Order: sequence, then structure tokens, then C-alpha cells
Amino acid sequence: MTKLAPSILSADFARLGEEIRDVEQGGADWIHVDVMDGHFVPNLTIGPLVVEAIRPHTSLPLDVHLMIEHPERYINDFVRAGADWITVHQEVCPHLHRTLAQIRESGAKAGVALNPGTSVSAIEPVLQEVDLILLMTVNPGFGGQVFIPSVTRKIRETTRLLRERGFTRVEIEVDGGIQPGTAREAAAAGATVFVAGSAVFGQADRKQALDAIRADAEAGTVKRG
Ligand SMILES: O=C(CO)[C@@H](O)[C@H](O)COP(=O)(O)O
Ligand SMILES: [Fe+2]
Repeated sequence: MTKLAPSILSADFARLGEEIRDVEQGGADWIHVDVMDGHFVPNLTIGPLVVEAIRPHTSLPLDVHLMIEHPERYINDFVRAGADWITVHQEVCPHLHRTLAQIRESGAKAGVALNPGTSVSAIEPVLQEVDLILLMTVNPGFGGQVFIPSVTRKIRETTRLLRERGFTRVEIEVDGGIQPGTAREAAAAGATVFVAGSAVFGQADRKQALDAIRADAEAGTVKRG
């Protein structure tokens, strides 16, 4: 099933509760929360306090994307704050297996993210520990960037690998530059969860924006068969 996860990075931070309710009413499936530390990525955003503040404003799953070094120090705080899914980057986890196990033990679903320059082979040994693979379709750090087309091949490779290994319930999430057009391309390659920041919050009518991305992604899914 196609799932849409609007990224609040492009929302109005002064009105976060209202913004989240607006996309929930508009048909969002998850709320994507981008956490940046100014070290792993050149930008600073939010922490567990903001997750705790938005939790009462939605019944949707909170999908927390940690773009931070030493994510193991903060996993439990984010889960206590209300995160349902926690995704860490392979590039900052020397003990990836242990970090993914920590996420599951804390009660959240475990995701692992790969930058555009990181091969899917880097996570082959830990597939058993993973509920979601996030393939960055831009270099992480900012909203509003352009989808990198060469990542489409990696989405296909990931889809094939999960099928071959029998991990058919693992979600493939794409993040960065997702809008009508790129959603279809990613869906045709096997993506199941679509993060969109500027393409949703940059539009006055969020329902219309979400409907357009969903229709495009579903057209790609049909093409994949
Ligand atoms: O993780 C990130 C960026 O690092 C994303 O979640 C962005 O927030 C997506 O924004 P758009 O590219 O959709 O505007
Ligand atoms: Fe993200």
C-alpha cells in the first residue's frame, strides 16, 4: 500500500499543530520528522521536546528521521516523546546491528537510511533487524532539493534484494524531491513510503497536493505490477 509521509521540515514551525492536523485531514498516512544535528548534516532542526509537543495533535504514526551522529544516545528519548518509527543513518552507525536492536527494544519500528552515495550492500548483513529502508533521493540536510535520478536504480536493487531474501514486509521509503513525476518513478522501482515536504507544505491546498502525489505513486505501482 502506498503511504504518504509529509515532512514537517517545510511546515510553518510557529503553527506546527495546525499544520499537522491539516495534512492529517488531507489524507497523510504518517508524519515525517527530520532531526538534524549540524554535524552529520549542515543544518539544525528539532529534538525530542518538539516530538512530545506535536504528539497530542495527531493520531498518525510519527516517522522520525535521525540525521545525527551518535543516534543511540537519543533513541530512547524520541520513543518516550512519542516516535513510532525511528530511522538512523548507516553512515554514522559503526555498531548498526546493535543500534537497530536498541530501536526495536525501545518499542519503535527500526529504519535504516542510506545517502545517495551509499550502496545497499552496506546493510545486507542487518536486514533481519530492519522494518524500513529509507533511500535518500537527495543529499540530506535541506528540504526543497531536486530528486537525484540515479537513486532509482538503487530502489530497484533494494526491491530485488528484499524479495530474494524473503523480507517482503520491509518498507522502502524515499525521501527528497518527491512530487508528482518523481513519486511515480520511485513507485515503479518499488518504493512504498513517500516523504514529501515542499510538495505538500508549499501548496495552499494540502489535500490536493497529497491526492496528486498519491495518484502519481499509485500509477507507478500499477506499472510495476
Ligand atoms: O530528510 C530530508 C532532508 O534531509 C527530507 O525529509 C526533506 O524534508 C524532504 O523535503 P522535500 O525534498 O520533499 O522538500
Ligand atoms: Fe527526511
